[in-house]
Amino acid sequence: MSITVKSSIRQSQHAVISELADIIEATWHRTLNLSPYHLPADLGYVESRLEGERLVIENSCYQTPEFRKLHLELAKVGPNLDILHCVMFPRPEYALPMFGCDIVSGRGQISAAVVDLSPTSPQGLPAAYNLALQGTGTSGYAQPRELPSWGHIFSDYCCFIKPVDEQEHRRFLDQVQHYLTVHCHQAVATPATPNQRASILAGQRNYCTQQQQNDKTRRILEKAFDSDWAERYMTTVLFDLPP
Ligand SMILES: C=CC1=C(C)C(=O)N/C1=C\C1=NC(=C\c2[nH]c(/C=C3\NC(=O)C(CC)=C3C)c(C)c2CCC(=O)O)/C(CCC(=O)O)=C1C
Repeated sequence: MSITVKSSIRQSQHAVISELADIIEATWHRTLNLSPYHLPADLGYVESRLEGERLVIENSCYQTPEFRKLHLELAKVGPNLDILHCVMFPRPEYALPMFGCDIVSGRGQISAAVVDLSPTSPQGLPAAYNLALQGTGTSGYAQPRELPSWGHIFSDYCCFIKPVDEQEHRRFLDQVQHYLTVHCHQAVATPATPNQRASILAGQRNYCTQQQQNDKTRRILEKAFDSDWAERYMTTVLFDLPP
């Protein structure tokens, strides 16, 4: 039996982050027809100094018949700040929502855990998603957090919390697994609808434009590099728009 040990910074990150990275990759490999997606050479693995602290970014990207880009990013800022970032970009011929997930852990404490299946159509999420996501969101968590003003792109099922104990870590991981499993099964069962391309593109553009307003993300990238680099990274790697 061959055991592939993924050498990755996830071994030095918060246990929930490394477990979530494994969950995301395992679900993708199990349910989607993956092909490589090549980032610009200088952006697959990025290192820099952040005020004397090191910023290490590790990106892994794929594509599938239904998704233009599957992006999983692990980042470590100095010894104490661990980040997982994941966005799945549907091809504009597929009327599918945007899967997004963000976990930020400082000094071993997760301060922000976010997961959502965000609609890009004026009609909201497809009915199958509403059925599958009934009753999910932030219910059952002790410390739900308030979305920022740019967060109106998220759905009613958006989970944005500060997990307070191991049980909530487990609950959040199971919730991401559920959202991801629903999404991947819906994706492979959804036929292409090229006639909706323009409106799907407009919805994705709005999602990306709003996510680019996240000054918490931008500030970290600006301090590690500079504002031009941060702008380029946020608009071409994190939230790039399809041509
Ligand atoms: C699907 C959702 C989603 C996706 C895909 C996404 O990228 N962000 C998403 C959501 C989201 N993130 C948030 C916060 C933070 N994000 C970072 C940093 C990074 N996040 C990254 O991905 C990267 C690139 C590796 C960096 C560097 C930090 C430090 C924080 C503050 C942590 C805290 O407040 O405790 C907030 C709250 C914003 C607010 O309250 O104003 C929301 C809603």
